[in-house]
Amino acid sequence: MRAQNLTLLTDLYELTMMQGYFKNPTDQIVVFDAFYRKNPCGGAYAISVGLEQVIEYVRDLHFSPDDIDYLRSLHLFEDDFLEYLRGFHFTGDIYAIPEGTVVFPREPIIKVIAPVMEAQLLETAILNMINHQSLIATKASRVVYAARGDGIMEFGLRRAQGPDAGIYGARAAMIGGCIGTSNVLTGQMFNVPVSGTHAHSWIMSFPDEYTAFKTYAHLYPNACILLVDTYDVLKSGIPNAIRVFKEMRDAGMNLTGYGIRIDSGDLAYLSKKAYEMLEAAGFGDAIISASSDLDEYLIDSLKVQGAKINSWGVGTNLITSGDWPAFGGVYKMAAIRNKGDSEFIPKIKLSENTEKVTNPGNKTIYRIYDRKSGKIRADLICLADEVFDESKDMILFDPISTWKKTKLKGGTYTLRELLVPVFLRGGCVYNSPSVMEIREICTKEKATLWDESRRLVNPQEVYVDLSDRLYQMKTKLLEDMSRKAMRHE
Ligand SMILES: Nc1ncnc2c1ncn2[C@@H]1O[C@H](COP(=O)(O)OP(=O)(O)OP(=O)(O)O)[C@@H](O)[C@H]1O
Ligand SMILES: O=P(O)(O)OC[C@H]1O[C@H](OP(=O)(O)OP(=O)(O)O)[C@H](O)[C@@H]1O
Ligand SMILES: O=C(O)c1cccnc1
Repeated sequence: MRAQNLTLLTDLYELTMMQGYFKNPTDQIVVFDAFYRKNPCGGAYAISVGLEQVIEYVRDLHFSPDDIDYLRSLHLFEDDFLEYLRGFHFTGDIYAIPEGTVVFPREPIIKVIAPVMEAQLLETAILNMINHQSLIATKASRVVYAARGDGIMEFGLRRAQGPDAGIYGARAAMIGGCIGTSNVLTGQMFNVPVSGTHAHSWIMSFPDEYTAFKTYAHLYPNACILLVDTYDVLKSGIPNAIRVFKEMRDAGMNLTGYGIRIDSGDLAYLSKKAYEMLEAAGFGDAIISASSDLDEYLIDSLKVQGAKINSWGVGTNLITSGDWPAFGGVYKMAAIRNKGDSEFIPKIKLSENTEKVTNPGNKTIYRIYDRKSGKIRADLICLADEVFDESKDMILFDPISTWKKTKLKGGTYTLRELLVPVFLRGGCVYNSPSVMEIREICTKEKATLWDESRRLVNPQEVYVDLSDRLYQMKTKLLEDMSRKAMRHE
């Protein structure tokens, strides 16, 4: 839990709009969807992460006397509105896809149903939290995939865009599949494993490399990973590391969790040679770790080159998602109802770009799994009150090229509703699992993707379809709008 109240972590326009609604009172309850449009890094999926931080934020939402004073000082807000803010808290409903779940474009990751002033205020903070962590978790998942079972250590704190990006980026990287982080504060806050090696400066501060290695090994005999590239990997680093490992072995020490780290040069060549030398000296089980501006493509290439690396330290490109700097999640109004009415009136946002036209209505999402393999067949976005029967045939169609249809035979698929209640009437009804539990969930989630959708380059997209009712509703709204537009021409 952070010490600072994040209520003012918002764009000014959310507050000016709130005052506008306050001055023109409405009874409207609105539905907002937070979703993204394009999978990061050219992949075919994303991992949804950040819900725990959203929950903490919503729970703690209140304007302190200092917040009110600050807002007054802007000379934008009137006394009656500021007075209203003093008693403000969230009273609505929030549904969300649990953290660690594999998600696809256009699916509401978070759905807020609340009085318009409340729902509007949440926009910026929700996007800020979900966008960042989902991006880094997705990147981590790709890096982990490339390493084919080897462990990935998250090393990025020093290169992250500030403290929060370091702390929550490491949290997200753990959920995405890293086995540990060098970030000690993340370790403390989220109870995740921390570990590390040592820097070049450690070697440089001693008269020679051997003495530096030996001193380190005495201090940390059970976590002794020696950095071998300060002077010359093959002529100095490896021979000195072997000398120290031999001394430890001769002293009767049981060598576990020991090995080397290579941080520069041709990692494929050097790791192969290093392995030969270690193996010849009886240290074939030593960890050979590598770091040096790595990302999923380099790790994949090094694997193809037969590099003898079995542990990877990844910093800059992971914590900043170097090749894909933003997740691009948005928060769009989908429906409105007046207090007391039971029916929502669907709302749509038009765009020249068909992909950007929003999906109207109060919706939910069903994941459709192949009953036998447990893999994802498709996702179905539908209206919240729709029910489906797994024993019946289901026809799915592509919402853009509607003639492309698939028939799922009853009994061959299973359904799971992805959105779960998180807040109901302002009260939190959801318990966030621990980060390591979410990591576990995420591992299982990734296994529900077909291999074709996990590969790094040109993966197969997963189908996200609209139910017939939702599709008809959307088409009717678009036609009505187009008729209105023609009348105005
Ligand atoms: N066999 C390899 N195949 C493809 N890329 C490699 C291979 N070995 C290393 N690399 C990558 O090439 C880049 C090497 O960068 P560069 O030559 O600038 O620095 P370096 O060798 O790490 O040395 P220094 O850290 O001293 O600058 C790194 O991103 C590294 O991960
Ligand atoms: O390359 P990245 O993926 O960003 O991984 C983190 C890097 O940070 C460290 O280098 P740095 O030069 O900061 O310090 P050092 O002296 O410990 O090598 C480490 O040795 C890695 O090279
Ligand atoms: O522990 C390490 O080896 C480490 C930590 C942070 C950055 N680079 C390396």
